[in-house]
Amino acid sequence: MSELEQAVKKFDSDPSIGCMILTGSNRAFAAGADIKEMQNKSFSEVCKGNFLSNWTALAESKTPIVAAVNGFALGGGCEIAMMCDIIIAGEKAEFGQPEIVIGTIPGAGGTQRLTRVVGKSKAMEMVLTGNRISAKDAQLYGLVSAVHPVESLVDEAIKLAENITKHSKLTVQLAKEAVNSAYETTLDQGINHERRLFHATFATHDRKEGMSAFVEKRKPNFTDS
Ligand SMILES: CCCCCCC[C@H](O)CC(=O)SCCNC(=O)CCNC(=O)[C@H](O)C(C)(C)COP(=O)([O-])OP(=O)([O-])OC[C@H]1O[C@@H](n2cnc3c(N)ncnc32)[C@H](O)[C@@H]1OP(=O)([O-])[O-]
Repeated sequence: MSELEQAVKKFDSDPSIGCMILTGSNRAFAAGADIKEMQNKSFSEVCKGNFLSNWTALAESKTPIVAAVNGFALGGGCEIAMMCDIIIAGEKAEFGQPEIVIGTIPGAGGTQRLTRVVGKSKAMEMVLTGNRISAKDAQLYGLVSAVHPVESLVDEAIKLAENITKHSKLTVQLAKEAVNSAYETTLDQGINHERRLFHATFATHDRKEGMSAFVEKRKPNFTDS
């Protein structure tokens, strides 16, 4: 997670990067925190050591991140996927929060992000039973946006990322911020924030360029400014 944090921060501050893709292997995206490492830790150790504090970089990235999930996304693995902006899954992917099975509970957003995405009943079922759900069901519940064959998943993620990066990076960041507001605010606050960000696009070159290109029937030349 420390390495992932460093990489995400580095890419997020690189103006030439418009989207990141996070993936694992065909067998597993991530099976969660290392149970063998946690087995003998005490409350005072994890509390004083501020355990999990380096798990926030993904969610704080201004650049969009697509999670391409093949295989298992369990516990911290499911939580990492949910820190990304879009999750697409391979047909054999499985999602779950199995912490209850090993005597603990999700500790990196599994009770919070999952509940906001799939609703209370399904989140409770997953968190209280530890049962896994398939990629197809994850799509049904809105956890993933698309399901693809295992072999083509990363290519599909790249296509999706290219679709995002053809737009103004600056505007994409504002759009991402606006969507994320929906998770943090009341509807009224979110609508006000969205409207202000919309107004802010009128201060950018790319908003003028995008509208001019449409009117002049040509492709826009965005400069991310
Ligand atoms: C750093 C702190 C961060 C804290 C984050 C906290 C937040 C989070 O909410 C808490 C967690 O994620 S709690 C975690 C929540 N996640 C879980 O509870 C998932 C636990 N894992 C499983 O349920 C099963 O292993 C799978 C279904 C992933 C694969 O089943 P399969 O295909 O039958 O294969 P297999 O034979 O079973 O495994 C192959 C080898 O991998 C090994 N290994 C696997 N996962 C491991 C792990 N997390 N750990 C360590 N090792 C793990 C396994 O022991 C075995 O090693 P061996 O030396 O060869 O014996």
